[in-house]
Amino acid sequence: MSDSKREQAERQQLLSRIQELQDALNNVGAYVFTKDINGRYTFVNRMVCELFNCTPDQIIGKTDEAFFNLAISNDLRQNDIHVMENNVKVESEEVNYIAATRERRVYWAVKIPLHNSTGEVSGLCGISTDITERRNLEQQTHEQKILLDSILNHADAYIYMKDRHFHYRYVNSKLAELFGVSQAHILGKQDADFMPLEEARKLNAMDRRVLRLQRKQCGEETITHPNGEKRHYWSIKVPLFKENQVDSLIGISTDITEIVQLRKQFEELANTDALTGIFSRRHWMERAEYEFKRARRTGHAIAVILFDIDRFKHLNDTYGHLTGDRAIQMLVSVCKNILREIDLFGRWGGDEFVAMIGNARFEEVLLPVERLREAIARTPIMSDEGEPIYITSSFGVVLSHQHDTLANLFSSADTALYRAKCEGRNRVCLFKPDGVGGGSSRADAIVK
Ligand SMILES: Nc1nc2c(ncn2[C@@H]2O[C@H](COP(=O)(O)OP(=O)(O)OP(=O)(O)O)[C@@H](O)[C@H]2O)c(=O)[nH]1
Repeated sequence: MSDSKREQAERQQLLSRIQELQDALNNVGAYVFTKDINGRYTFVNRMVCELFNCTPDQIIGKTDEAFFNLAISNDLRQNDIHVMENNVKVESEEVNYIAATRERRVYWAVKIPLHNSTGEVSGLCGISTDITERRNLEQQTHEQKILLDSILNHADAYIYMKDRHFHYRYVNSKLAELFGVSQAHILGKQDADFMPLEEARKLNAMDRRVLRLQRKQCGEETITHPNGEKRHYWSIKVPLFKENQVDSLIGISTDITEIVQLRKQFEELANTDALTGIFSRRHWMERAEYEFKRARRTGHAIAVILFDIDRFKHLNDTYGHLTGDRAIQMLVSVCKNILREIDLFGRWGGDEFVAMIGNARFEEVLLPVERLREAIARTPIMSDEGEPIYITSSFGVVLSHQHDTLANLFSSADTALYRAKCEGRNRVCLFKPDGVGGGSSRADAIVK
């Protein structure tokens, strides 16, 4: 082969090799370019052409000024100068603004110096990857996290996430404060790491229900804190699913201690009589119904005693209402001393009182009632002038029979009390129905 033919063949081979390399660079998925020492493009791959919307010929020989708005961001040129002046490789993020569209793009740029045959820097080669979308996404995620964190950390509730084994995956700052440690310190740990096992078990009971039933659970939770303080929380716990299985749960617990205490106070107020502190009529009835049903189940008899201060109106009219109040309080205190803890005792209203004695026997029931009557009669109260005053009271007693209802018992006790009043007051009258299981209104045994 002649020299010129060989040269031609070698040239052809070289050209096709360059073409292969160019094809490879066109498909590399990054912006690839070279520049001379003055920043003029000497090579650009297809992605650069597409970015500038130009042919390679329209780009080669021009500097970045033609394509980017360097007045807004000069990252690009500064990196180029740094590479060529210091003969070093630079890897950094660059923010560029496309001149034609004013679009802001972020790149990860790797730039290396190119050298001529004498080893001097003659330009640079750059490979830039567009990371604009990734950065935008990261920015968005970051902003959302800040938003979420500030909501969760400022919410007036304890918010947390636990895995299926009740290890904390997230806690808001309020919960970290409650445990007295940092948020990071709680992650991966369980309730038992911060409180006695028994308390942790109580908290985990609802967690377990969420896992077992695979649905939202709500309810009250009570924890005794290390300082001995008992606090109540209203908790909502929701399962989170992964591949159709509960993977974790999210909990929101609100401190309702003050509400629970108020509720208790209201209940106590509603259940007790303000003047004497004993059961109010409504609460007494609730308890009496329960006791009555229980007595029926067990087959035990109960006694209902209705009693009333004699001529109380006269006492009020003569000595004033405050003295009347003291009489009521004296009667209550005498009764509390004589009745047993288990006997239900309440104020029926005005100067009328009611007691229920469980497990009562006919021959025994009148004895404590008689003791009540006597004790009231011999305990003086003081008038405003310091003068001792004695009061008496009348009692209607009834013993339950198998077929009685609570309403019947009351009506019978009332009848017996009425009879005690009619017979002269200051006495105990026992209601006795005519015949076995009868419901006569005749009270025929009066004891004084
Ligand atoms: N001081 C005082 N008086 C009350 C209270 N509640 C009701 N009363 C009064 O109790 C009196 C009840 O009188 P009555 O039901 O007529 O009966 P009584 O005068 O006791 O006559 P008898 O029951 O027939 O012996 C009324 O004057 C009521 O105003 C209270 O909390 N304090």
